[in-house]
Amino acid sequence: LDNLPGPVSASWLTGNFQQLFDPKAWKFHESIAKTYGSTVRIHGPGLYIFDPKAMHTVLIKNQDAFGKIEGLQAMDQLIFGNGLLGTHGRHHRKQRKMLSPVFSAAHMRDMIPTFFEVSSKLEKALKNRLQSCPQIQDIDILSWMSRTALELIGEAGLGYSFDPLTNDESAHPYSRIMKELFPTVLRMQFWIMNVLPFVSRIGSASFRRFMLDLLPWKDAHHLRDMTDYIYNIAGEIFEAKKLALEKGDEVIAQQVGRGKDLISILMRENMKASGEDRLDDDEVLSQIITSTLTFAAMDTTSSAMARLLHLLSKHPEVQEKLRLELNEAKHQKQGHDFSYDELTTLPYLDAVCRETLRLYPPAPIVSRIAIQDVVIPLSKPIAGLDGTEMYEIAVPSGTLIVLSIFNANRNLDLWGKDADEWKPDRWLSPLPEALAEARIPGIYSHLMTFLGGGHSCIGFKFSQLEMKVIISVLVENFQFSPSSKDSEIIWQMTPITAPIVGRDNHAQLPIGISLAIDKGMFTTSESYEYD
Ligand code: HEM
Repeated sequence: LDNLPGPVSASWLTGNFQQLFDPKAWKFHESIAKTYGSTVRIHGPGLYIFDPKAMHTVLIKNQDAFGKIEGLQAMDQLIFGNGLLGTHGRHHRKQRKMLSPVFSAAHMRDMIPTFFEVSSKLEKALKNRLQSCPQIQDIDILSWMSRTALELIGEAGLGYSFDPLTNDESAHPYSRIMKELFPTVLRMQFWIMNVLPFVSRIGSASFRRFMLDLLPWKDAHHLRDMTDYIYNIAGEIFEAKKLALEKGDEVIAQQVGRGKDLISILMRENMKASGEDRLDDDEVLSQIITSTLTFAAMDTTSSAMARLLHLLSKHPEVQEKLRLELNEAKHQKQGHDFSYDELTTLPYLDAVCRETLRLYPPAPIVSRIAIQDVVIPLSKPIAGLDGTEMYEIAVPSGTLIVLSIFNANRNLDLWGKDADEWKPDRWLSPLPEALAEARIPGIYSHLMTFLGGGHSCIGFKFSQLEMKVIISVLVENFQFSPSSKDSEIIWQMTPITAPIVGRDNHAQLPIGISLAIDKGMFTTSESYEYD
């Protein structure tokens, strides 16, 4: 590890960590990739990789030798109730085994009416908003995407409605909590990473809670109150579902999601499962509802959808081409909603989504920690600091491995010279051969966006369907243009990328929006009936 090239240490205490995890760290990440290649030593001690072979070893081949950072695991326990995101080994495999079939394409098909119902609420709310002032208005599209993503995972995932998506800006308290949770966690990051793993082992949970109540720490109390609220809602959803399941299919069918939501499917399957495979109530309640179905699902997809709309606002030619594809397909459908197969096979919509998820992955980096000594092989040898050629790296237990999703997806050697450019059309022609040969260990489209291996994103089909439904409805009905504040928008490199405007730290994305110009039969601004 010591013989590997990398940037000089920026601080004797924190090494390169602050440069790596800074919200404005894009340039630093780009520069270490361009200067040192796909495997870089970072001071801390740590290893920064986007070499496909090395990534494969960490995520798939040798994954038992790698865990997530202890502090993050402790945070998962605290916030997510030790959800799927935080579990490992047998416990994790058991949950994954039960949950994976729930995300099958067959179940996604059943969900499409719910997806269109939610997007139609969004469409109405935006049209009502434009009614008072039909010319281009600046709208915080991130806030609308977050509300929509929450409502979608609520209705389709939990069979529960969080937000009626009316024009009323005062979102459901849950949406507000989701907005505040991560900034609060970020403010407490140092303590969560370094102190929480030890504190979480002291005494009983009620003792720790008692101590926390006594502590004069505003952020910690805020976090406590937010997690309490989330648990209460999760409990409410769980009890209502359990009761309905006991009463039978007719009662379930009358609920939000009509019993086709993920949690109803999971609970039904769980009732049938044999003893050792069965999840207990606590696992379904805290792990699935809180972590799997809201935290992992909401900010990731809303960030991706907001990014896509931002890009469309700045690339009118792409926006127009996409609208044309959608209008023509809709014309053939006589204005009816697309089916799952129709929507997923629209080539340009697919290209636009893929290209956005390639160049701007919502989670730009993820981390793992070596829990035993391991040897990581490299795709091609690197010249060590002492001049020797290195084909593999011996990594001691305790080393932090930063997996750069962001750099893997824009690797010039694999994607070609224009890898740094947003070009949806690249997906309409055969992809570079080097890419197929590289055997990227990601689960999606030669990309690392949804990761690979045992902890890869379980919701990746759900999120793509969600993106395609929402984007298709929005682009058909509205036109997007850069806001007057566009030059001040900064996408931050936070764990899930989020935009801010200038020095205002509050996540937001102003975009100009107006009704789509009526070019086809079914994008009818005049005939639309406002509420
Ligand atoms: C564009 C949207 C999304 C992106 C980019 C994304 C990305 C990721 C990534 C990178 C991971 C791995 C994290 C790690 O291990 O460090 C992950 C895990 C996960 N994602 Fe997603 N995700 C998205 C949407 C969703 C949705 C919609 C759901 C649920 C409906 C979901 C559920 C999960 C779960 C449960 C895990 C943990 C899996 C495990 O540890 O076994 N994600 N996601």
